[in-house]
Amino acid sequence: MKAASLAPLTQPQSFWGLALRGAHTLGWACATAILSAALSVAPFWFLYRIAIELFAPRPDLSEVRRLAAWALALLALRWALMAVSHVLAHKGAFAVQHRLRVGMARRLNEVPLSFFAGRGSGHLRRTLTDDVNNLEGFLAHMLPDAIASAAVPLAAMALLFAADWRLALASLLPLPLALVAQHVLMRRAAGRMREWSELQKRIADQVGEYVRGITVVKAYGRDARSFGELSGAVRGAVGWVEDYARDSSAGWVLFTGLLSANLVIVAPLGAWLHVQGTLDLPTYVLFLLVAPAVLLPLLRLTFALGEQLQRAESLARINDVLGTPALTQPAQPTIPDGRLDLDFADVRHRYGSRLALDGVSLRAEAGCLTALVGTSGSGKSTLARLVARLYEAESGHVRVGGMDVRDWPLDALLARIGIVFQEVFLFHGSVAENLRLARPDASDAELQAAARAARAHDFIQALPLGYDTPLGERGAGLSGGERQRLSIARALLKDAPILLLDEATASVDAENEALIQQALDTLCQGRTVLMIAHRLRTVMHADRIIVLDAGRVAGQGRHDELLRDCPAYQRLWRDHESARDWSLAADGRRDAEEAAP
Ligand SMILES: Nc1ncnc2c1ncn2[C@@H]1O[C@H](COP(=O)(O)OP(=O)(O)OP(=O)(O)O)[C@@H](O)[C@H]1O
Repeated sequence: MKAASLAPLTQPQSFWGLALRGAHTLGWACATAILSAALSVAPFWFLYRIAIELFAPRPDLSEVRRLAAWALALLALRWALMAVSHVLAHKGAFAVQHRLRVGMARRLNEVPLSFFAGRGSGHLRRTLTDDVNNLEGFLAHMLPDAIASAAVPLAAMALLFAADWRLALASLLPLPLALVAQHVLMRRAAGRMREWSELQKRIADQVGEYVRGITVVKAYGRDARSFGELSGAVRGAVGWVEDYARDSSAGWVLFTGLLSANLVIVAPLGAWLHVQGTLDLPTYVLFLLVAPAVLLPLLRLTFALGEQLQRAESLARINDVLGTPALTQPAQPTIPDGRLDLDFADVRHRYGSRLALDGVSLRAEAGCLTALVGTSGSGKSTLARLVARLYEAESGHVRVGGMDVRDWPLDALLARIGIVFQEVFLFHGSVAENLRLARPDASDAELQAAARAARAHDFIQALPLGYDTPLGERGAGLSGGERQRLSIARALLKDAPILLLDEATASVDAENEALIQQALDTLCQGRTVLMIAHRLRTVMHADRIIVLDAGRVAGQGRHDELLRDCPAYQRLWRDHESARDWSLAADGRRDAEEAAP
């Protein structure tokens, strides 16, 4: 296959568009399917000719043998063509699916993080796997099958009209009614397919949540049945199927009955014509054999159209991904070569209707440590995300090195930013592979140097296979503090001049806290650091502290200046100190209890 034909599909697609993408292979698959289907009628023609020969006053047995040989040969050709069609259809379908998946993966990499908010990870996983798999049904099965299903009645009708036009017309009599019944059935099904699809989505999301939260579920002695949302979703699906079966059963019986009803007309009419002497016996037998097969492929077509309604939902979800605009990139990219200060000028940002930043202006000087402090939800993480263009500011400017982040080539911008956030994501793969995410060409020595500086080398060495130890899902098997130190090692390896840090020592023990703090001190040296601080004492010596309050800057300066002039900082400091006293007192009580005999 040509390389060009494997180019990723990055734009929204229609079903026909998809079929055209695989036109070459799928076209041949359809052509062979049509031929194969048409040939399925051929043996009946030869049987008919054989019957005529046998009913002749002096049957020619050699002619009968010749006709039988033809019938067998065409039957064999039919099966061979069917196999070829099957192989080609799957080959074409998988190529198109592959291009779609690569296209979607690429687009997900280009869209802002806001795209993912409100769409569960389960939802996107389903779109990339199940929804794309669903399209296989259209490309590899429905396309050749539906075309072949249409070919069978046409070939059969041609055969019947060639034999006797009166009976052929009679065998078509139930067709108009059957088509009306089919139309009504499909319209009803289309209305309900969206409900079905919603139910499927709810079940998938709930199963995902149940599995992720299994520890909590077990800890409270619950099971799947008592997991209310999940059992509600499953009950909803069962109810839907019962309702649908009840509402549509009469329509289906009528429809399938009409499809085979032509025999009720053809059999007596043919017998009457035969008695009248205008229809010979072989032709009559031919109609008894072939007439019921003329309309039945419509049933297959109807099933196929029903499945197609579900696939339309799948394609809509795929197009939702492909149709999301990528982050804009500058037409003529330039890269500033001076100091990399971070500037926020009157920046506003909202998540949906919630205002997170409300006209923030501040500067984080190159080579300095700037701390962001504020109560929970005051907008600290949002500021950091805007620097890395994980989200786009609604208005105002976020500048790096004097240039708006939207004017930076995204790759160049991200190459200059190291990120250590609270939630550390580690992928399936070895410790070394997780570290090399930051710099794929790093040597083993560089890897170890970064791990040493991040105070991670010792615990990595103690793992069963050292740097080659495979990490489970999301780094399972490592403590929170260890994951943090791996993430710091990753940032050290990247060696980016700007560092976005979410100080994350709040939930780790004292030993880990001290190690992480040492690792962070090493990491911050000589870089432009924007650090989100939860413990004010860790940033008391920062070059500049910015106090955020409800999405606004409530004060900025050094620790002692803020303590003197900024009421919001004074409040934070008071709360921080009293929480610290409380935890020291609690520690003291625990120590005393442990020391007691
Ligand atoms: N992805 C999101 N979708 C919707 N709202 C969000 C999202 N992320 C943050 N918010 C909201 O925006 C506001 C600012 O959040 P942000 O995470 O920036 O605050 P923060 O100061 O970093 O909080 P914390 O210290 O608790 O991490 C909050 O009201 C928060 O609920």
